[in-house]
Amino acid sequence: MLWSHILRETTALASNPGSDPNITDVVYDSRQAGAGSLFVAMRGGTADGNRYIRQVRQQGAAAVITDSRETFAFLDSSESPVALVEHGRRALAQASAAFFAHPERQLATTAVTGTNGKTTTAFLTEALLARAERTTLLLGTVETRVAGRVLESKHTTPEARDLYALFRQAVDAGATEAVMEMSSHALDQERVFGIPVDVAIFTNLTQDHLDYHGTMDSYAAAKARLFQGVGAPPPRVAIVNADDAYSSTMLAAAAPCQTTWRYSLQDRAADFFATDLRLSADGTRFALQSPFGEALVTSPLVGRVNVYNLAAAIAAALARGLDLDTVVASAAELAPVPGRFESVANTLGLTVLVDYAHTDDALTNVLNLARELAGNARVLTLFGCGGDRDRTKRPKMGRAAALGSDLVVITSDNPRSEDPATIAAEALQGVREAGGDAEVVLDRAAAIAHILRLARKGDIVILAGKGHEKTQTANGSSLPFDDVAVAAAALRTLEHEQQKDPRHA
Ligand SMILES: CC(=O)N[C@H]1[C@@H](OP(=O)(O)OP(=O)(O)OC[C@H]2O[C@@H](n3ccc(=O)[nH]c3=O)[C@H](O)[C@@H]2O)O[C@H](CO)[C@@H](O)[C@@H]1O[C@H](C)C(=O)N[C@@H](C)C(=O)N[C@H](CCC(=O)O)C(=O)O
Ligand SMILES: Nc1ncnc2c1ncn2[C@@H]1O[C@H](COP(=O)(O)OP(=O)(O)OP(=O)(O)O)[C@@H](O)[C@H]1O
Ligand SMILES: N[C@H](CCC[C@H](N)C(=O)O)C(=O)O
Ligand SMILES: [Mg+2]
Repeated sequence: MLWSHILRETTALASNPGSDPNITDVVYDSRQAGAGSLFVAMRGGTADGNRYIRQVRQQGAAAVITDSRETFAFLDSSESPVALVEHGRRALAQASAAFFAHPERQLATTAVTGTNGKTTTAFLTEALLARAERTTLLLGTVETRVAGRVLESKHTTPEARDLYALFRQAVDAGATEAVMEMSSHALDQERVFGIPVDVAIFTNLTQDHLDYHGTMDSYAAAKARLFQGVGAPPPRVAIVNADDAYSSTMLAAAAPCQTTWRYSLQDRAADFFATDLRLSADGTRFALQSPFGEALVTSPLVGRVNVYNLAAAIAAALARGLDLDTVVASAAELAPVPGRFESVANTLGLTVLVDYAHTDDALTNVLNLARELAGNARVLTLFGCGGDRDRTKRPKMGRAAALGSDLVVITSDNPRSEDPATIAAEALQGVREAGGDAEVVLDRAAAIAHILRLARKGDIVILAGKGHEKTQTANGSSLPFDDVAVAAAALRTLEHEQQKDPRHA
């Protein structure tokens, strides 16, 4: 595609035309630039793409978009054309949309935002649509699925260039629907600029990511942008969890949407009202009142939070034109999401659950559920807190773990560039403030083996924080690590010991 074509669709403050090269790719990372690339140079929190312009030109880049006036003033445009823009990521989105020939116009997009439940709600919505024979694109934390083909996800919400590339692949594979998580980072940075959202869902807002957003109000404002539209018209349908304290903020932002649906487990007047909940270890049953009539929903997903996720996903599927009977029939067969309350089989009589709870609210919810299922047995919790992330959530997570458990082990969860012992100490402080105590075992595999050894028949062991993740990131490198696999191996060892010496039982 010609540079002039891309430039026409990009809001530029100024440009130095010169030649009109053929653009073979759009890139935002110098390491990806090759012959014919358009490099979008952006200033970031830790690096500045503008510092790599000389390098990408040596690599053969055909054109540059810069968000720096100084760079624009000094760049020699006889080498290749340059444009100056106000907002790097917005320009990246506009250029990518043009380069990939606007695949976003051919997909009806359902987007989910909120602190917890995005991945689950997106998975459920996609599964309901796929069961109704719709060809879909799924984008989110666990994985990316392009018309059934599974790809790895690096981010919950990718940069615009990667987003538009995936939209293009999906359209070419026959997809008509996209279901995606929109993280607060992505909404704030406008990674999703220009994506018209048809159906927008808000799950909830509790503390996370304050390292990035600073305050809960600015975190909420980032989420609310989903309902205003980011470089696109507002969504057609807004689906908002009415039981959440921030629902009024989201509903106010959703005022321009054509249809606004509230879902609730508490408010009979909500558009989608879930009532008569029957929650068990095998699944969930509830009655759902909806604008399309009443239905009895059954699902293998367990726990109250999944009633919220199911209600939101069902509402989204209905907004996308499915009928209530079909949706309810599909809900009964939905597969659980990897790493969300995922059970690890064993013959020791233990319930071992791997869960992605990595905020105090998610921990409280998962431990309440464990407590309900445990009866008179104990709840044992292992958790850690991510490094280079919101520090203030660490003692809160410690408090939630202490209040919800009979025994707590603190370990490492992606310490990244931080000292694992310092992170653990901050979490332990919260445990102690809540009147509890915890052992600290920094090596996560050793910690998992340790907590499983402490468990007795009937106990519930929650391994929280990493869920589906397949790596542990520390000291600048990511090594393979999988809670489910590590727990399974530790359980095999214990089973073996028990067979040899039944007194271990
Ligand atoms: C806080 C945040 O959003 N960070 C992301 C963001 O960083 P940034 O804007 O500060 O950019 P930067 O790293 O300073 O780099 C600036 C520019 O220089 C470029 N660069 C950089 C180095 C180089 O050698 N060459 C080069 O061209 C970069 O590609 C970028 O265009 O853009 C970078 C480029 O895409 C991302 O790698 C980086 O993700 C970091 C690793 C990250 O941890 N992000 C997390 C917090 C994140 O985005 N999470 C959300 C939500 C998670 C959830 O709750 O589900 C997500 O959507 O995944
Ligand atoms: N609706 C919900 N409300 C509160 N907690 C939830 C809800 N759904 C799931 N959870 C809890 O939060 C954890 C993360 O769920 P999920 O992965 O669906 O959320 P997410 O918003 O995608 O998270 P992330 O932003 O980290 O990707 C789950 O493992 C569970 O403990
Ligand atoms: N999307 C979240 C996931 C956190 C998962 C947890 N394992 C951690 O590393 O803190 C984040 O990047 O903050
Ligand atoms: Mg997610």
